Amino acid sequence: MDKSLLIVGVGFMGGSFALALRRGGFQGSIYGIDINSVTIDRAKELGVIDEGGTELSLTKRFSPDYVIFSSPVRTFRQIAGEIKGYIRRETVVTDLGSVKGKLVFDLEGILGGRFVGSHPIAGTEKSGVEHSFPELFENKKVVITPTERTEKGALDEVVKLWELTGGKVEFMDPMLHDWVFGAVSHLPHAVAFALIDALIEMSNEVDLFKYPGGGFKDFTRIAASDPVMWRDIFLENKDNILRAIDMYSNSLQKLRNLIEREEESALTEYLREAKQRRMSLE
Ligand SMILES: NC(=O)C1=CN([C@@H]2O[C@H](COP(=O)(O)OP(=O)(O)OC[C@H]3O[C@@H](n4cnc5c(N)ncnc54)[C@H](O)[C@@H]3O)[C@@H](O)[C@H]2O)C=CC1
Ligand SMILES: O=C(O)C(=O)Cc1ccc(O)cc1
Repeated sequence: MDKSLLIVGVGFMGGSFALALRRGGFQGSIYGIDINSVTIDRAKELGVIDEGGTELSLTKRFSPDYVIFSSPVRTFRQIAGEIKGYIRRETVVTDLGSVKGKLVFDLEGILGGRFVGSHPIAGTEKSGVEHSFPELFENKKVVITPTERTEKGALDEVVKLWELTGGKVEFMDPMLHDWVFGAVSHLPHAVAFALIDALIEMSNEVDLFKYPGGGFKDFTRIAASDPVMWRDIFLENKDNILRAIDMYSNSLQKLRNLIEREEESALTEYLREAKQRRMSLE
């Protein structure tokens, strides 16, 4: 019999996951639960889910083989605590959240070793199920964060699901994950939000937002991301983000000093090294 799947939080990511699985050949029923009933109606209209509702207690009726948490990360603990009583022993639970670390261990504490943390390194600044699309994970890294407690069978099932979406699975320690993505994903988002805040502060006399250049638009695209999602990420990965912000502030201060002291060659070297590092990404 085909296996069934329940998405909790049917937004951009949860919707894309459902569409990507269908595209990859997943045949079973796909259910959705979301706090917003309009979202559920839209997800059904768009063919993202087969059936859904707003109450977590529906989980019992859906009786899914897989549950995927795809709401903001700070909602996961409460959702896990509630659905625990509605799922079968063999149901495998995973998530799409941007933070792993302690959250993974807490969710394991609630759900046991059939919880497997995962984080697709794929996304955009858009939110909402209407923006979801099936190719989102194609050839994108998906970081899975097993622990000593993770059940081997559950891990294999989660890897298989991600492979159906077109994602490329890698494994990482949950704590290391939060330092790495705190630095390469959460910090840039913090900096983009802060840059916009600074320009609001500087716009007293002239509305600076009337003169956006290409660089400004490139740099700040991610500041259009969802505030609730990012509030949760910043708070859930607080220690790593604070450390990353401090190190970034040092780098900005170093740059400020070089400009203030007009240290031409050191300034060129600072910029040259940054340019080389950036170009090596391509
Ligand atoms: N947007 C992105 O580019 C990426 C997001 N993620 C992670 O994916 C998750 C979802 O993000 P998006 O889909 O972009 O956000 P979204 O805002 O499009 O969707 C989130 C959905 O969760 C629902 N929701 C909120 N609280 C809920 C609760 N307590 N119970 C049930 N539903 C609830 C909302 O109504 C909304 O429909 C987040 O944990 C985020 O960290 C991971 C990688 C990329
Ligand atoms: O919009 C972008 O470029 C992103 O960086 C999207 C994104 C946001 C959060 C994640 O955890 C992973 C990817």
